[in-house]
Amino acid sequence: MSELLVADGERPREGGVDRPITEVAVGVLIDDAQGCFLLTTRPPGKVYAGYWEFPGGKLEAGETVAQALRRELQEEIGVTIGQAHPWHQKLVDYPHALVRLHFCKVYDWSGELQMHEGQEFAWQTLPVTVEPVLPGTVPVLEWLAQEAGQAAGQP
Ligand SMILES: Nc1nc2c([nH]c(=O)n2[C@@H]2O[C@H](COP(=O)(O)OP(=O)(O)OP(=O)(O)O)[C@@H](O)[C@H]2O)c(=O)[nH]1
Repeated sequence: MSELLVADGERPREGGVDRPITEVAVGVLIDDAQGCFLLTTRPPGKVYAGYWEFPGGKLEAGETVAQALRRELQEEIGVTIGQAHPWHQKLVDYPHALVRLHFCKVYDWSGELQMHEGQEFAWQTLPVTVEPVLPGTVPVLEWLAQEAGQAAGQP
């Protein structure tokens, strides 16, 4: 099990101690040929607007993670994904919500990137050159770094 990440812990929590968990599907789009991955900014008007994250969004009633991810990426960045490979999960306690992030790796998609919500996008390698990065996104960069280290034969 992954441990809880408390984001901006000095700020009050909306909804008190018993707030429900919001399930979120998140896509790590990986271009293996170029050795890079896609980050996007949170759109204007949303919480943490302008922070860099991986594209995705909340599950709607009855949806699986893969279904939600497919819908969200069509809506937000205009691409149709192939298989979503479940990777890590992370529970994040934000001031605005308690979310469980379901990160999936995605290697296949069709269509050109179109930022439908006024986001910015950047294909990145490690270490990333964009900031600020959303708190719930930081662990993902660490997992990617660990995997890259393992692939390079480091302990
Ligand atoms: N999409 C996405 N959300 C993330 C990431 N990391 C992370 O902590 N989150 C959090 O997960 C939640 C996702 O909500 P969202 O606002 O993007 O989802 P949505 O598009 O369905 O929202 P909406 O209800 O405004 O349409 C937010 O609380 C966001 O802060 C990430 O890498 N990608």
